[in-house]
Formats: sequence, structure tokens, C-alpha cells
Amino acid sequence: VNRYLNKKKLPPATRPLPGPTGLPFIGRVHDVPAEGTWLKFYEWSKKYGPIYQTEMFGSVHVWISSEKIAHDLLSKRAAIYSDRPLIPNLPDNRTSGDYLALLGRTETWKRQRKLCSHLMHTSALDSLHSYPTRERDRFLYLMCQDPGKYLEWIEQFTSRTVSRLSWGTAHPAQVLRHTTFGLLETISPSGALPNVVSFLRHVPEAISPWKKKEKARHQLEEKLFRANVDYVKTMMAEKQAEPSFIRTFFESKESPDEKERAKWGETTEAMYVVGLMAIAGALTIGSPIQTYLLAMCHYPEWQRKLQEEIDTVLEGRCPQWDDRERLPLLRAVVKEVIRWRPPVPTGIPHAVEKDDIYDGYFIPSGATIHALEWGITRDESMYPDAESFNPRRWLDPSYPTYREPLTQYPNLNGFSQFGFGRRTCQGIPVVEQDLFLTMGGMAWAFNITKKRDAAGLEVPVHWNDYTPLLIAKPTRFLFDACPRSEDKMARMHAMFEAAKEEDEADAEAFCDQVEIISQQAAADSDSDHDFLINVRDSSPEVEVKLSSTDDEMIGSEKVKGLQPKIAALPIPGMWAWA
Ligand code: HEM
Repeated sequence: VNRYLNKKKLPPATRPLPGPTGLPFIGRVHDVPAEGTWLKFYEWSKKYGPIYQTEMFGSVHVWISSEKIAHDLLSKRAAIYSDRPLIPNLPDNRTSGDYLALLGRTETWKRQRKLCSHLMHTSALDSLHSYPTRERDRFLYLMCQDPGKYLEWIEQFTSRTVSRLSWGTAHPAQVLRHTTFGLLETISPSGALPNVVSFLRHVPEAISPWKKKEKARHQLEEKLFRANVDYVKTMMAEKQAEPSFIRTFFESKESPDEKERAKWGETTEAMYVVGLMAIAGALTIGSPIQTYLLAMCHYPEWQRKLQEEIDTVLEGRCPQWDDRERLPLLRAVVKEVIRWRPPVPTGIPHAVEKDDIYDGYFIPSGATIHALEWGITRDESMYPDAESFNPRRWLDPSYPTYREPLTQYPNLNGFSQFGFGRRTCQGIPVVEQDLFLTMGGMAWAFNITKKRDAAGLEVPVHWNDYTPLLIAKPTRFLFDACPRSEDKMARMHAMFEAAKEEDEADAEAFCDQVEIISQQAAADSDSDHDFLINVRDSSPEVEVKLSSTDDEMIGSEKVKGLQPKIAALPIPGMWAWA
């Protein structure tokens, strides 16, 4: 109410941003859907233009659907556009230092970002120690054994890879998944209720189920991170630690140069920086891998072209990271998957710290600024026929997105989907390698097709039905993944056996304390999260059976989202990162 009453007056010679009119005090929340919010914000961009504002409970939200405008504000004016808004359900997000990506523009954030960049750079120089390849080989074999469990195999791939990168071992992956998906719920605008009804954050902990849940999750996460760091320290003392972000930190702290040692901060802070990197990797990368499967069901001609490139260039070999210069179509498929279905469709919001004027429009200090990634990827001037999955747009000089040389482009550096200005994503080397290897590996190994039922009819696959949290993933769908040859099956088996042997050696070395935490997490495992992340059943007319056997699924599932849809619900999925 205060915020509403103290609403700023427009400075002379400026105008307000256009946008939908709202109700007094409440603003415009009543027709924002609980799911697929980005579709509504995109619809409004068609009506009000590439920059417009909405108001919610007195706070201003600015929505940008043009890459140029996002750069003009978030990159060129980064000095005042690099803060983060407060998250009602995690009210110390701007100051606590536990999650770099959510910190305000503080000294802690600057120090942490520097450390993150140093750790990522060091790993990338050594091709991420081949961890993505090892896990990819394991993933392909598991997919070959039971493609119906693709969600599980993909989540295992992403969390195991990033666990190795972070702590040199895959074993924390299971608990990491548990704590990380809980965090996603905590912070997502359409996750925990206080993010929707922001005054609920003032409810005392004793009677707040959200605060209690978040506290328990955070404690478990801290235990996990501490145990992992202790494990790496012990292994380093025995000279047996595998390369990892945290090992790089400890090595940097051993530098004879005092200044160098001081630069990287204390162990507890590094523990959280590495923890955040693990969280970011475990949360996000599964989205484009799942979207690849969806795209191949709808666009079999691109699968054929991709297989042709891989088979011709590699003469039957499975793609490796060193092959990337020679596989431009594979890189184009990776990039187009991300463009077609952005993993973070609403973007991660920034906050502006001072009043500003853009093109005569007034933007008040404290406004939350959203680079609407869904809208940006649908800008027809940059992406003609934007609704179509079309990797050619990255390879053919007649498209505005074409860039040479094709040994280098397309790649993900500087891509709008990884944010803007001083807050851009720091995980691109991991994303690029993980996606190149998994998508290339799947194209090499399998024909992905729509499934057929007992009568020989194709089982419909949804077009755009995505989970509602900050990181959006396609809801479960049925498909077939047929190995392309006996020889490839045998090779997948051999690749898996090689990866498994290394894994067993690693398991022996892993200390007991982390195992105990795993058991605790499994014990209080919360089935809600899988529902929200991958398979959720929120509309009453839909029945989804949580079975892993495809035969049971056929006939029991009405496949959703055959057309993009916007369903207005009485409680808005938006919001409150205010
Ligand atoms: C498909 C995968 C990913 C996507 C689409 C993605 C996208 C994004 C986006 C949109 C942002 C916000 C940028 C902004 O505020 O302007 C971000 C921030 C960030 N990402 Fe990623 N990301 C991905 C994977 C990763 C991975 C694997 C890591 C680390 C291993 C990572 C680390 C970070 C960090 C540390 C930040 C925060 C930067 C800051 O606030 O200063 N991301 N990412």
C-alpha cells in the first residue's frame, strides 16, 4: 500500500512506458496465468511494444522483448542495471552470499563473480577434464536400455557431470538434485506461495510452512557442501583429488604470492560459489536436452541431416568435443534448440538502482527489469519464421543470424539466452560441451521418433507444454529411441563399461559422511518436486500416469499442449520478485 501511495511522479518531458492497465493497489495480476507466464508477457509485447511495464502490488515490472533494447539498458547502462530484486520467499537473497546469481550488486557479488570466472576458466582450459564425455557415454547406454526413463537419465547426466566438475566426484549428484530442485521452488515466481502473495513473507517462521521447508532444505544443502569440501581436502592431502572447481580454489590459495592468495576469499565463501555453480548446472542443462528430443519428434528431417553430417565427417564415430570445428550443423542444432524453447523463458530479473529515461520513457529506480527471453527469440526481424525449429538460420548467409567462419560459429558465446551486461551467465563452457556431446551422441546412436500405439497410429507429442518454474522443461511425452545399428549398441555398451570402471574406483574413495547425507535426503525426499519440474498434473482434465513403462502410458495419458495455450487462473503465477 505504501509503495502504491508513494508512487513516483513523472519527471518533466518524459512519458510512462505503455502497458496493460491494472486495478488500484493490485495492479495487473488477475489475468496472468499460473503456467506459461512468458506466453502472456509475450502476447502483451505484441500489443504494447518491445518495452512495456506492468504493475503489481505497487512495484513496477519492465518487460523487454528486443535484444537491442536489452543491450541498451542492461549492458550499456550496466552501472545502474546490474542489481537483483528481492525474492519474498528468500528475503536475504540480495545480501547473504549463499547464491551468487541472486546476490545484489554488492562487493560480495563482485568478489564471488571473479572467483567463479577463475574456476570456470581454469576448468575450460583443460576441456572440463573430459567429465562431460564420461557421463555422456554412461547416459547413451542408459538411454539405449530404457528410453522411457529419459527424464531420470538426463537429470543423472547433468547432476553427475556438474558434481564431478565441482568436487571431482559424481556421488553428491543425488542429494544435489534434491536440494537444488527445492531451491528452484523457493525462488521461482510461480513456486512457493510467498512469491505470489508477497506479504506472506512476514509470517513468523513458527507458523510459516514455506520458511520451515526452506530452512530444512538449506541446512541439508550446507551439510552436503561442507562434506564435499572436506572430502576434497582429504583427497588433496593424500594427493588423490581429481580436478575440480574446489580443488582449483585450494590450489590458488597455496600460491606463494600473498596478493594472489587473498584475492579468492575464504573457504566458506568458495564453498558457496562452487555450490552455486553445481546448482546452476544441475538445474538448467536438462531443459535443452529434453527439448532436443521434442524437436526431433516434430522435425525428423533435421535429425536426418544431423546424422548425415556426423556419419560423413566422423565416418561412423561418435562425436567427441575435439570434433566441434568440423560439425557446424550439430552446433547449429544446439543453438536452435535453445532459441526455439528458451530454458529460462522469462529471464532472470535485474533491478535498476536509479531513475532512468529511455527513448523518452521513464523507468523508476527499484523497477524489476525482465529480459523476456521468449519474446527476444521471437523477434521476426532477427529470427524470421521464429516459431519453426530451423537450424539453417545459423548456417545460411541469407539469414540475419549467420556468421562466419563456420568452424567457429554458431556458438553460444554472447547469445541473448544467457543474459546481459555484468550479470551474464558464467556457465557457457559447460553448457556448450554438455549439449554438443549429448545431442551429437543421441543423433549418432538413435533414431528418435514419435511412438506408435497398438493400432499403428502415432501417439501425439505436445508442441509447447512446459513446466511453470523459472527453468522451464517440456512435460513428459512419449517417443521411441531406436538404436541405429547393432554395432552402435555394442559400442555404447563398451563406452558404458569403461565409464563404469572409473566410477567404481571413484566410489571406493568416497567418504562415508556424504553417503549419510544421501540417505537423509532420500528419506525426506519430496515427490512434489518431480511433479513441478518434469511431470506435473495441474489441469483437472488431464490424467498423467507416473509410470515408466510406455505401454502403460499409451492410452492412459491424454497428451497435453498440442497447441500453445494460455489458461487464466484465479491466483496469478506472477508475482513478486518485487
Ligand atoms: C542451458 C543452461 C543455462 C542457461 C540457459 C543459463 C542462463 C542464465 C541466465 C539467463 C542467467 C542470468 C543472466 C542475467 O541476469 O542477465 C544466468 C546466470 C548465471 N549462470 Fe547460467 N545458464 C545455464 C547454465 C549455467 C551453468 C552450467 C552454470 C555454472 C556451471 C551457470 C552459472 C551461472 C551464474 C554463476 C550466473 C549468475 C551471474 C551473476 O548473477 O552474476 N549457468 N544463466
